[in-house]
Amino acid sequence: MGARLTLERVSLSFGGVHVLEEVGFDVEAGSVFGLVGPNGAGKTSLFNCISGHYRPSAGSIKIDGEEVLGLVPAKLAKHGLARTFQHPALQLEATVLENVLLGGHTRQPGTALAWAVRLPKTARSERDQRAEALDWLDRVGLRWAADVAADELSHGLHKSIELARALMLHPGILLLDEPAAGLSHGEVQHFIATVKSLRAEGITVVVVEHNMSVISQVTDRVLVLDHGKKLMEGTAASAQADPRVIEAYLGAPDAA
Ligand SMILES: Nc1ncnc2c1ncn2[C@@H]1O[C@H](COP(=O)(O)OP(=O)(O)OP(=O)(O)O)[C@@H](O)[C@H]1O
Repeated sequence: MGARLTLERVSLSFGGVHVLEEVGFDVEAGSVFGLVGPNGAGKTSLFNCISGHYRPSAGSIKIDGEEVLGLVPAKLAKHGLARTFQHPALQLEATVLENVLLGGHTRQPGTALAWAVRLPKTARSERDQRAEALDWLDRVGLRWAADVAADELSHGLHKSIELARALMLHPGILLLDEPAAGLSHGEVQHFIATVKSLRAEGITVVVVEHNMSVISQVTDRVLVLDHGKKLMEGTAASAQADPRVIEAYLGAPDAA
C-alpha cells in the first residue's frame, strides 16, 4: 500500500547558491504527483533530497508522518521509498533480467551461508524472485528483452529496466525522474498504462517529467518549480492554464 509523502519548507544550497527555497507539498497515499518546471528549476535536486542523496539545509520530509530527513538511501528503502534516475546506473553487460533481480537483493531471506550452499529455501526464493522479476518486466513492456544485454537497449528503455528494478523493492512511494524521455510513442503509451496500473494498486508515485501530455494523463496534482521555488500547485490542467506557468515554462522549448 502507498505511503503519504509530506515536505515542509525544504531548502538546499551549494556554496551559497540557493537551489531550493522553502519548497513544500503533500502527496496523498496512492496518488500520482507531478513535479514540473524549466531546466535547472531544481526538480532532480528535490528528488535527491527526498531519496537521501542530498541533505537539505533546512526543512522537513515525512513518510506517513515520520521524519525521514537525513536518512541515507538504504534506510529510506526500508521506509518503502524507491526511485529511478534521469541517467540510470545499470550493469550494462548483464542481461535485463539480471539487472532487475538486483532490485530484489535486499528482500532475499536467509544468511549468506544459506545462499552459498543453496539451501532449498533460498533456491525456492531465487525461483520466486526470478518469476517476480519477469512479471515486472512484463508490466513495463520489457518481457521480450529479459535475456538481452542491457546495453543493447535504448537509453529510454534503460529507465524502464530501472522501473522494474525499483518495483522489486515493493515500494510504497516511487520517485520517477524523467521516465518518458527517450521513449518512442508506443513505449510512452505503455508507460502511461503502467503508471495508471500502479496507482490502481495504491502505490504513491512522484514523477518529474517534461512531457506535459504524460503529466496530464497520469497525475492527480502537480507542483511547478521555478528557480528553486514553488510557482504554483494544482491539477495539470490548472497548471497549463496558469499564465505564470506559461511564461516561466510552457512557452519555453524544453516543455514538450
Ligand atoms: N551537486 C551540485 N552542486 C552544485 N550545484 C548543483 C548540484 N546539483 C544541482 N545543482 C544545481 O542546482 C540547480 C538545479 O538543478 P536540477 O538538476 O535539480 O534541476 P532540474 O529542474 O532537475 O533540471 P532538468 O530539467 O534540466 O533536469 C542547477 O543550477 C544545478 O546546477
